Amino acid sequence: MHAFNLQPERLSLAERLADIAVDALIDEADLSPKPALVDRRGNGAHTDLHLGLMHASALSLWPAFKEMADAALDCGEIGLPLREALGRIGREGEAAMLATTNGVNTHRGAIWALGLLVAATALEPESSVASSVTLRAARLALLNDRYAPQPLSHGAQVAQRYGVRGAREEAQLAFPAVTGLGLPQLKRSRAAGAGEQNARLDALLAIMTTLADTCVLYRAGKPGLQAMQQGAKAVLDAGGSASLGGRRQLHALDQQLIALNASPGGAADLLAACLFLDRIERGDGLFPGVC
Ligand SMILES: CC(C)(COP(=O)(O)OP(=O)(O)OC[C@H]1O[C@@H](n2cnc3c(N)ncnc32)[C@H](O)[C@@H]1O)[C@@H](O)C(=O)NCCC(=O)NCCS
Ligand SMILES: Nc1ncnc2c1ncn2[C@@H]1O[C@H](COP(=O)(O)OP(=O)(O)OP(=O)(O)O)[C@@H](O)[C@H]1O
Repeated sequence: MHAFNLQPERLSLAERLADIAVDALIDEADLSPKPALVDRRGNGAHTDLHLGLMHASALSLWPAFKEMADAALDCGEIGLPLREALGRIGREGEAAMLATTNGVNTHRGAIWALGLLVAATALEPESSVASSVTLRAARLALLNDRYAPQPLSHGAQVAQRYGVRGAREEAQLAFPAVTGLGLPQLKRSRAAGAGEQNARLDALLAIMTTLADTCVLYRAGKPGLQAMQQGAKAVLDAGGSASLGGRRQLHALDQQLIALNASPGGAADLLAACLFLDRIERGDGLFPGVC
């Protein structure tokens, strides 16, 4: 699905990157049936989120993604000026999101991951292999934004309590859950003829098999995280989302995670990052005339 780019040849690079980032968020939200997450069927484990809100939130972030790409084009290199510009734009994007959602956190993790990836792509659009883009994103994430507030976020609280790596570290390590698990699974499932929606579900599940998702840890502790990781592995071991056995396991995982209130929001953000990188690697919508 393409949210905006009906006439891609008329759009600037920054506008096309913002389109692809918003598309990735909308595709992630629409993908169904995702375990315990907001999707076309319902609200999963959430009481304060719904699909319309996820769509409105995704659309509200378009100006921030465009501005991040423009900042990367203006700065032209990885360094503190760009890192601090991205931090400022990211905080403004978060404010726009919260104004749209009436204060509900719909996409905080996604602004972080996709913002870095949008900027990293804009810096060198011809170098679009996922491992190159994520490496540039990691170099940005490693720089310390002097103006970043240090709130005791949910992620920071559970990272302290359980000693796990969260969203910040995932980016600083060049998104291993995406490049090592999500993207390879997406390609494997496509090659096996799973169909696009099943391949995307399999990519999400591959990410869930190992991620220390701080959303899950905050809401459901270690038992929730264990249920998420083991349940995702069980779906893939049973043949993935395209198989009958895999679908049964996926249904069971959905029920189990909802019962535990364990919504894998971090994995969902990384699926959006995975869909973004997949489009960038294929050049789909990035260069005028290429699709
Ligand atoms: C870096 C962020 C995500 C800090 O996260 P923190 O660990 O403090 O936790 P917080 O609870 O705020 O958000 C975590 C979010 O990340 C996602 N997430 C959870 N676990 C993981 C994980 N293991 N890996 C990746 N993402 C995850 C979830 O969606 C969750 O909502 C962000 O809140 C932040 O500080 N942003 C600063 C703004 C900025 O610099 N923007 C520039 C963008 S380029
Ligand atoms: N389809 C989705 N369904 C639910 N969450 C998603 C989805 N896609 C991404 N997310 C991510 O999950 C996070 C929301 O999870 P959660 O509600 O646990 O966050 P929180 O900030 O800890 O808020 P709360 O105060 O509600 O506990 C968002 O940051 C968002 O990026």
